[in-house]
Amino acid sequence: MKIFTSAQIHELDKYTIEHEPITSLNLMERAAKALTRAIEQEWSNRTPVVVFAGPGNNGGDALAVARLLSEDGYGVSVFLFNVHNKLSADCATNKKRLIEGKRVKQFTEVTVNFDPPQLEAGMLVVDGLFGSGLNKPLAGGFAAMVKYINQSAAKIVSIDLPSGLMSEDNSYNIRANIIRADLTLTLQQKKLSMMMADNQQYLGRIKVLDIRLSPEFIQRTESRCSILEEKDIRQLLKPRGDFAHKGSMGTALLIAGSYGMSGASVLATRACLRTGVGKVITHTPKRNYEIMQISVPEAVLQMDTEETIFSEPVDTEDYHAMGIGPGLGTSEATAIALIAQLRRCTCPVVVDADALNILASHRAWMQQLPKNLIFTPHPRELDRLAGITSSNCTERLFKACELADRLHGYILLKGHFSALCHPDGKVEFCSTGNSGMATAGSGDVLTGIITALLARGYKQADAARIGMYLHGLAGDLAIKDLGKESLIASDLIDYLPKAFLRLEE
Ligand SMILES: NC(=O)C1=CN([C@@H]2O[C@H](COP(=O)(O)OP(=O)(O)OC[C@H]3O[C@@H](n4cnc5c(N)ncnc54)[C@H](OP(=O)(O)O)[C@@H]3O)[C@@H](O)[C@H]2O)[C@@H](O)CC1
Ligand SMILES: Nc1ncnc2c1ncn2[C@@H]1O[C@H](COP(=O)(O)OP(=O)(O)O)[C@@H](O)[C@H]1O
Ligand SMILES: [K+]
Repeated sequence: MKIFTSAQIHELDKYTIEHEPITSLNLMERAAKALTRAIEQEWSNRTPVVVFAGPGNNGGDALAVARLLSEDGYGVSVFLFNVHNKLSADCATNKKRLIEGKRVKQFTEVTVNFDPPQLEAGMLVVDGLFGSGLNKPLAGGFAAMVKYINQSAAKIVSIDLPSGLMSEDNSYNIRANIIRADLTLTLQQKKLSMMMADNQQYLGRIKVLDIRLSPEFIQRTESRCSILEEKDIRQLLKPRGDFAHKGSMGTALLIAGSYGMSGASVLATRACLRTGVGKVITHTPKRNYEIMQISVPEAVLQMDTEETIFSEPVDTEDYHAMGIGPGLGTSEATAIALIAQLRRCTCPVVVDADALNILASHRAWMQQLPKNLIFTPHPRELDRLAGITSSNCTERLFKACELADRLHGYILLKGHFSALCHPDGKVEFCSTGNSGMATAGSGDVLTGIITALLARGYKQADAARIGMYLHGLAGDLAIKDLGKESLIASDLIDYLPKAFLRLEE
């Protein structure tokens, strides 16, 4: 699913009106019907409803929703904010329709002073103040009203976007002046700001309502950001031929583990094997020998000369892909071995965990890295790698994109919606995964999965796409049986078979 910018959404709206047999007013009515249906699914008509409408088309939607809800027997009070005496054409028409319909309990047009209504538990606020047309942070009376609504015990449903939240970048927004919705009913597609962890507090649950905007425009318009869905991943998967043998399914090298962190090498190796690769060779310190042999009998071991750390780079000619970093530690000897390893590597590579931490503390080395590496940082690792000091998620994403461009590699920024940043500036978000996966070792599993896919011959972009999707899908399938609280990283590996089966259905 593409994620368009607010400017593109505006174009899409316009194009639909010009090229489909629908007027702008009827498109608003279509949106309002979808919004009303979604509200009625959640709240019965015994719920008192207070609608706050702004002067633009978001307000127009809200007025139409107020009319439709009142026609269905809801008791609706409406406040239309028209402080500049300027309504959009469709908002003005919907105001007229609402007044002529005479069904709403109360209609107040606020032009100067506003006497706020009592908002109580059990009531529903419909927030239609501002949507994708918001062009600056809310201030003054609007900010005061947002705060008033937020502090009330009423439930809040926002139309398209919580008012005050920008569609894309909220780095310079005033966060106290944004509606905190319980439910956001967004039109046609998610907006970029909805993918950011720090905006979750405003969005509540999100439902996307299809209002049938021009499919032709959607198809031919390029978007920088998109959300990967099951159908995209299914198209990428290559069938396993009947004549496949272990020599044809790829040989993967994992460099992982140190004393006290052998578990990381176990998890990455098991995940790699479960991702259908022909052979896995795990290079690990001597001390891990028995642990690995017993935990993963399917793996071939290559022991480092050191007892407890990774200390010497190895030839990669015999391998189709390499994954490096899980549980590696950050000792100076390991750091030197790592950079030598990355420089001499001839196969596709996944760089994770301590390998990222080492690069972060030796940033000058990053100029020596080969192209097309896949980096899999979690937010803190990215912050260290890119020298980010702010905790703003949008800024972090943009920095990840800059880094992908600078390194000519792939940055898979992990999180609830993991974001794959391509070297050409594109960003793909992962739609699978859940908070049960917020448990130590989940990232090691991802490294194993992507390394296997690279070894099997998938190009970097596809291996990262399929890998993050499969990993999240395994988590989603696992919690159906195990719940989120008890999930541990090895469960993800155990549910990889089911994830594959689901994608092959
Ligand atoms: N595209 C679609 O798919 C469809 C979209 N639809 C709906 O349209 C919505 C977009 O409508 P929109 O473009 O009229 O913008 P909207 O959010 O109502 O705000 C514009 C008004 O706000 C004002 N304003 C801005 N910032 C402000 C501030 N900080 N403080 C104060 N005022 C501020 C701005 O004034 P200006 O600054 O331009 O003078 C203008 O008056 C969209 O979210 C969806 O709900 C559906 O009906 C049909 C299909
Ligand atoms: N709330 C969440 N929703 C979806 N996925 C999550 C969530 N929390 C963690 N994950 C996933 O779990 C993995 C955690 O990786 P990481 O932080 O590197 O763990 P570790 O270093 O312990 O192995 C990532 O792939 C991330 O996307
Ligand atoms: K809104």
